[in-house]
Amino acid sequence: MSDQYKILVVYYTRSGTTRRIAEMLALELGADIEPVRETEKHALRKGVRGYLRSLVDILWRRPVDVMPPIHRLQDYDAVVVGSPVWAGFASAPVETWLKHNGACVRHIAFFCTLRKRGSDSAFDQMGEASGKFAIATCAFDASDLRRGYDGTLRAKFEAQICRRLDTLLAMECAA
Ligand SMILES: Cc1cc2nc3c(=O)[nH]c(=O)nc-3n(C[C@H](O)[C@H](O)[C@H](O)COP(=O)(O)O)c2cc1C
Repeated sequence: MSDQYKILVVYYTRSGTTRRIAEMLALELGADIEPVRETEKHALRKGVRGYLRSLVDILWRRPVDVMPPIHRLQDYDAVVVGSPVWAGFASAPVETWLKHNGACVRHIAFFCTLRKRGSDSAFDQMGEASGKFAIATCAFDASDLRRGYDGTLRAKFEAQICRRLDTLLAMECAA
């Protein structure tokens, strides 16, 4: 879809939903993809204990350790970052990743997956953590996924990313 742009999709997932959306976006955008990797064992977030730990991490803003990106962020026109919503916030690993790497990203877009509520506050937090305004955002809730509406949402999100990149990169070339 976006052969003229170099795009990287970065995502964190605890239970697979955000990864599924990230993989479809990467395929449709012709983008590279990589997960946010925690340095501690991922299994620590599995099950009920993992759920509670995730909740406490985000509510108490406990520091989490994430590994540096595999891809060179400066090589991309845009990085699309995806997170599950945790208690109305983006997940702790994504918040940390954005704080560490936001400054290296040229243009950024955000998506989140959630059960029902909290996408707006999560996007605000992601913007704050990265220090960047998002060129596009998209929330995929459980009912969108159940009804099979996520394809339509993805198409709108991808079109918005490409439109904004058209404008921004043309302006940057002209400057
Ligand atoms: C700790 C925790 C807190 C959550 N808080 C919310 C919430 O505030 N609002 C919401 O709609 N969904 C919430 N959820 C549900 C997840 O956002 C949703 O299931 C998401 O799609 C999971 O993504 P994943 O499978 O990629 O981990 C929460 C899930 C977890 C684990």
